[in-house]
Amino acid sequence: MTIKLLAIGKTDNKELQSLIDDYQKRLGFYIKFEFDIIPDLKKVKHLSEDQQKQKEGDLILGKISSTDVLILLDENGKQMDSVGFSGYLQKHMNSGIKQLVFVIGGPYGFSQEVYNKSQGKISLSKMTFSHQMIRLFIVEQLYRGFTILKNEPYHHR
Ligand SMILES: C[S@@+](CC[C@H](N)C(=O)[O-])C[C@H]1O[C@@H](n2cnc3c(N)ncnc32)[C@H](O)[C@@H]1O
Repeated sequence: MTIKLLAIGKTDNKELQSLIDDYQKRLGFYIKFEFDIIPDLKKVKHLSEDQQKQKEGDLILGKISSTDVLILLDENGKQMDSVGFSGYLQKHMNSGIKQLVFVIGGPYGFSQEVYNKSQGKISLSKMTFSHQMIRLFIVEQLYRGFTILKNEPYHHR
């Protein structure tokens, strides 16, 4: 199985990018991982929030193939602890799917079409994080999840 993380807009903050790169590299020891960034929309000032969500949603759905399992990162999604998340990853690997895609929404979240196409929603906290910060949190949790599955001494219960 491949894990893909899909997000909108490059990370301009070098420190944040370097932390993401570090976890992405570590994660690559356990699983084929791809971080795909959809370029920021141009001329967003002329768009309403709904129009922006709609356009971003079309771009997100354009990146999803029919065999992908699409999971949204969403503050109102299912919450679990890190051990639970490692089991969630294992369950997906056991199911024989080709690619598990986690998607981070834009500044206003997801369009209804994206919600309709998704197979699940997970929340990393009840709090709302920026669409930039959440990238680091999910790559760290993915890495942590695999260290738990491999019984490696990163996670302390
Ligand atoms: C600034 S938030 C958007 C908030 C917006 N109110 C909404 O309805 O989703 C940008 C993106 O970051 C991600 N995100 C932010 N906080 C999150 C959390 N606690 N758990 C999971 N994802 C989160 C989601 O993918 C969200 O679409």
